[in-house]
Amino acid sequence: MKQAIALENSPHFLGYSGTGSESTGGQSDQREQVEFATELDAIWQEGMPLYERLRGPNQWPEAFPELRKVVNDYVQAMARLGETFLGLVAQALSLSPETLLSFLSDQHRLKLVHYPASKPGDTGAASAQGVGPHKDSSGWWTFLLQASPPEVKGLQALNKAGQWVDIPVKPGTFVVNIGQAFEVVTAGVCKATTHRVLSGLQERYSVPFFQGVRRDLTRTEARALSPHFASFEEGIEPDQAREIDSAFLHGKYDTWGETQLRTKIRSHRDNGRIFYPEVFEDYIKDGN
Ligand SMILES: O=C(O)CCC(=O)C(=O)O
Ligand SMILES: [Fe+2]
Repeated sequence: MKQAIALENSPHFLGYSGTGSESTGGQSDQREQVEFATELDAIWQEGMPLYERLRGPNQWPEAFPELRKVVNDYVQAMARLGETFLGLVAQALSLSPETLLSFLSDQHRLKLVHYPASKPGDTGAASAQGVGPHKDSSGWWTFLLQASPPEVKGLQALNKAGQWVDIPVKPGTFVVNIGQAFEVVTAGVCKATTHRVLSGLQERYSVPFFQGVRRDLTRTEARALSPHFASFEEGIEPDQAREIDSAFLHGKYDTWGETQLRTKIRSHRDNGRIFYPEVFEDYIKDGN
């Protein structure tokens, strides 16, 4: 069933990927996941920007016909919740409620994630990495459901003092992360959340919803609100957070879409090799 919807089949990076197939910070992640997105058709043709190929249909497992409606309904509900939330965030930042909506994409992403239990005595750093330290790159904001019982820990965030703190599991709540693009748009006032997941002796499930950013958003457009944020204090973050791979923040690519494509290719190299040979080598070599 898992191989029938393998992510390697999809130029849109949608589908199942197995344990160890994804890497973060150059080290392989000990988790398996199915990635879904807002159900859209593929529109990319020769001559269009390559990043438009990120848009496309989901792969649905035949063995679970009920999943299609559940996932589509969940994505729609989260898209609405996310928009309401953005209105409140805008007001908290002295902006009109609709300001932040203009950055939104037609495509949001959702993952069903499973972290297998690590084996007792398995203490090496590599086996402990559920997912390595990162700032979310798929999202404007992330709404994460920790879907295992409260005693199953694993998610940690880096605080301003550079310490990793456990994020408690509170049933009926979402963990909300700020994504990389939001840090750019707020000119560093709202730092993207640096977080990671450690493997534990119990398996763990999570369901992150990544509210999407317009693929054609340029760096210039992303900086349009900088004058507004000049009167705010710059956010504080430890050196470890500043070193996180974040191509849009560090200024290499012109559009959010290209940055996203690069991140996806670096995380899922087989897909990069198969579907994006024209940029594969460049994106892999480009460390930061
Ligand atoms: O599993 C989690 O709690 C977090 C997952 C995560 O950070 C991600 O997939 O970006
Ligand atoms: Fe994340």
